[in-house]
Amino acid sequence: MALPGALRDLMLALGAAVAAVGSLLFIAWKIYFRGTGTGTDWGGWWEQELRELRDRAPPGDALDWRQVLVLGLDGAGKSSVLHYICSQTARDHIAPTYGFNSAQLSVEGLEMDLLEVGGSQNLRAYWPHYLSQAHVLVFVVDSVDRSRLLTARQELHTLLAAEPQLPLVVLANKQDKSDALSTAELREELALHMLSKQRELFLLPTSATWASLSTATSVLHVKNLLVTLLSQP
Ligand SMILES: Nc1nc2c(ncn2[C@@H]2O[C@H](COP(=O)(O)OP(=O)(O)OP(=O)(O)O)[C@@H](O)[C@H]2O)c(=O)[nH]1
Ligand SMILES: [Mg+2]
Repeated sequence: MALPGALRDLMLALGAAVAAVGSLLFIAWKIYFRGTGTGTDWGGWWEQELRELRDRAPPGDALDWRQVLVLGLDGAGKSSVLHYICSQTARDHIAPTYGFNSAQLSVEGLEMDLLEVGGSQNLRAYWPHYLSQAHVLVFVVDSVDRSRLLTARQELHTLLAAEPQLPLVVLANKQDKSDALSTAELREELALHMLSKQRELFLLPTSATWASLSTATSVLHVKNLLVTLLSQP
């Protein structure tokens, strides 16, 4: 039986009011819990997952398991590099990483866990937590982003100071862009000559795009380098 017009309007208005109050309560709840976080108390949902990931035991035979930590400022191309190393399928859009991004690779009996922690400023505070588990650090730099090279350099040197032995692979990414700095220029800008001669250091020009997969700057060279590096006894 159809409801009389006035009653139906009242029901609709009541439904809308309940939905609006629900939304407001949800927003208030989110703001409250965000407000209680100190930035290092692992309070958010992804922080909890990050902590579990950090504390996770190596899968299978720990001897063959290697972790590659992928860091760099937001927008440098970390997720893109990971995507093309692991999948080699065309991808139009890659969203910023609001937490972490993890991928597994199994090559020639070597189990590699590639872990990206997002590069936005609030996430950089978590970077150092992952250094001690890592077997190699891949630091991705946007070769076009001149205005933030100093920040990238400072972040990189802060990380390295904590881990003097950790092998380092710096990717001079976005080499497909016409105004990209060369690897020689980036070596200077990032003060890589200041690093200890004891550290294993590689600086590779890369383009993390579908079109570049078969070029000299393909990220597949990074994959080969990682396999070689991590296969060392
Ligand atoms: N032209 C070009 N664009 C790239 C390259 N690498 C990444 N991009 C683009 O740059 C943007 C940022 O790439 P992401 O891979 O999301 O960067 P990210 O370092 O993971 O950034 P966060 O997750 O925010 O820390 C995306 O639009 C990518 O498509 C590259 O080598 N060349
Ligand atoms: Mg990312």
